[in-house]
Amino acid sequence: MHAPETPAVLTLTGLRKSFPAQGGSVPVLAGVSLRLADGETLALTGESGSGKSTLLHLIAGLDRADAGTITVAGQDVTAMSEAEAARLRRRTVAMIFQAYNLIPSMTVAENLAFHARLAGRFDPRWTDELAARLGLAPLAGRMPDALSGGQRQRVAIGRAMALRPRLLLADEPTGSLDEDTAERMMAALRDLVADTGCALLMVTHSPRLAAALDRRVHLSHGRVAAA
Ligand SMILES: Nc1ncnc2c1ncn2[C@@H]1O[C@H](COP(=O)(O)OP(=O)(O)OP(=O)(O)O)[C@@H](O)[C@H]1O
Repeated sequence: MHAPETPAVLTLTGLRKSFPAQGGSVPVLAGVSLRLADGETLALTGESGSGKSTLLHLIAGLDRADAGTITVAGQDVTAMSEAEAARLRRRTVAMIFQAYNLIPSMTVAENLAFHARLAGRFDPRWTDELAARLGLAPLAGRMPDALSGGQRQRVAIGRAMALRPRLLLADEPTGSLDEDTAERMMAALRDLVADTGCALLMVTHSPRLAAALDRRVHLSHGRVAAA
């Protein structure tokens, strides 16, 4: 459990976002407020189209909110320039997607190191440890198209954690995996975030995976409530 006085890595206040649609605009987020403590793990559930990915994109500074504030590690994301948001994604916030988004022309080892190198914080010992813990060492020389879905997702986790982020955003990271593979991947991910003190905000449709995290919130009609 995290005491209320634990510093927040993420604070959302009154977040609003609409998208243009035929005949006007459609509100997707209608006043989302949320606090995530340092090192806390939170599952975000919600119907398809409820705005979960939109919320993650706003937090990562990949899209702009219409109103409200987003504070990540004490920094106001809503006030950031593109360059500042890009710096935030290199230094503080990492992302994992359902579709893995590995670089197809690079080996597993190169993929693992890529973002950390770009961010100027590549640490070969840490990357080797990640590869070992994620069972990727024997696959280091393989190309992504020669990996299974579960193996690809483990590379994506390693690549994100190689940055030593304070906040990891995961958008249905187990969505394409069978249940056993998803559970194993989740166990590896939970161990890594616990050992590094990283907070995790994970979108999932799986009640089982959600139950394994510290806290659960549900997004519905543009607002989040405890689930
Ligand atoms: N760039 C965009 N332009 C217009 N509408 C968008 C855009 N991005 C998202 N939307 C709309 O916003 C709503 C929320 O989309 P979002 O992808 O955030 O939902 P989600 O909860 O992640 O859904 P899923 O579980 O299916 O991935 C949807 O109705 C979607 O069509």
